[in-house]
Amino acid sequence: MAGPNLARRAVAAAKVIVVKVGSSSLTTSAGGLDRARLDGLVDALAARQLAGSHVVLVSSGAIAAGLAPLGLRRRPKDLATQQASASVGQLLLIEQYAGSFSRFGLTVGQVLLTTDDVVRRSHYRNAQRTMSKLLQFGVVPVVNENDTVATQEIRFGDNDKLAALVAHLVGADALVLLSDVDGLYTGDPRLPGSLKVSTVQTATDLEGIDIGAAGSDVGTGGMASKLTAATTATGAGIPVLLASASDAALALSTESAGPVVGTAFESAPRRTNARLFWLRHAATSAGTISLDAGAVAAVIGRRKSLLPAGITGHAGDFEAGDVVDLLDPAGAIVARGFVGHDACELVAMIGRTLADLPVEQRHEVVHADDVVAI
Ligand SMILES: Nc1ncnc2c1ncn2[C@@H]1O[C@H](COP(=O)(O)OP(=O)(O)O)[C@@H](O)[C@H]1O
Ligand SMILES: N[C@@H](CCC(=O)OP(=O)(O)O)C(=O)O
Repeated sequence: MAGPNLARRAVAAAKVIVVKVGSSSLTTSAGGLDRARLDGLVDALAARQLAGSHVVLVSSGAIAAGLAPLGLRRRPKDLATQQASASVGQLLLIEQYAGSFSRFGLTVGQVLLTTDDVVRRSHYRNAQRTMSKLLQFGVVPVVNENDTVATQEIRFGDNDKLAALVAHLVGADALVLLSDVDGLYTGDPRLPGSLKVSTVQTATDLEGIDIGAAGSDVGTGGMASKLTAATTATGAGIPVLLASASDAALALSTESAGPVVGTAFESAPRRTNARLFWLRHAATSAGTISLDAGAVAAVIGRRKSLLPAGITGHAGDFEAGDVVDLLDPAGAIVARGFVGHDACELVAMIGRTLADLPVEQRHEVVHADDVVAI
């Protein structure tokens, strides 16, 4: 078959497949968990798992599922109430998934992630190892953001982006985004003139598409976050299918010659280094370090480590191991990296050569392996 169907064939053939489902597809109009819809989704996920693929589920719905038990009528605006709701709702959600998958003899594992957990080198390896172990055991990981502890600054905020990053973390062959809409439309799907887009091959196919219409009351991201997630995943070599949760069985079918559903996004061939991928897309920085022109050329152009001699200043109260933005002489962000020194230590190091420094400080400010150009 020709080009446009490559992504759909990749989804059908994927050995490891990440599936994201949004809050709107799991809740009733009254706001509680919709057990029948959740069971319908699990039917499709379990069928795919039992057909020999490893399924990783990224499920939203914790905040929405906690609303009714807390007597809340609508999704709260403030973070603390959202977190309280997520604390109650995540338990109900995972309990429901565990029961539903057990109908097929399948076990689920709960994985709650924050950006920090996966961006720091040691934590990242740990998250990757845990996921791979769960897959080896034949467990279906059910992933969500760790809403109760994530602060406003470090929140992913929407699970579409989290799903794209998890797809990369587990080395997925495909990502399926399930929503309350059956694909990408040229404009607000509720308007009669909007047409469904079957395949997106390159970014130019997205030109002129209107994604301004608000999404559901219980979800957060809307179509903009789905497109960002799709572009992030495809840019890293992972094809994406955006489809309606009610079409989950067709979207997850291993039969590529079946009915065509959703919008397929073709992927680029490139796969980036996983940890640096997280660094670029998920990390929020704890501070900035300003570079002189020579250091910019060395770090960005020649992929060298950043040494104290090339630094002209810094801002923020960061510690060794934190993520910092690297600025060029004009103040523009040119790279992001893991810093090797605390901010208070850097003060006395600025502009000096390594040989001038006490022995314990004679190492890079940002190692070449720990930096990604923006
Ligand atoms: N061009 C578009 N094509 C499809 N849906 C769109 C578009 N623009 C806005 N939307 C809205 O985005 C919504 C999906 O986002 P959201 O409600 O956040 O879903 P979820 O809860 O599944 O994450 C759709 O219900 C639709 O109303
Ligand atoms: N972690 C939040 C996810 C919020 C979110 O991204 O919602 P959605 O736009 O429905 O995917 C929760 O479980 O409620």
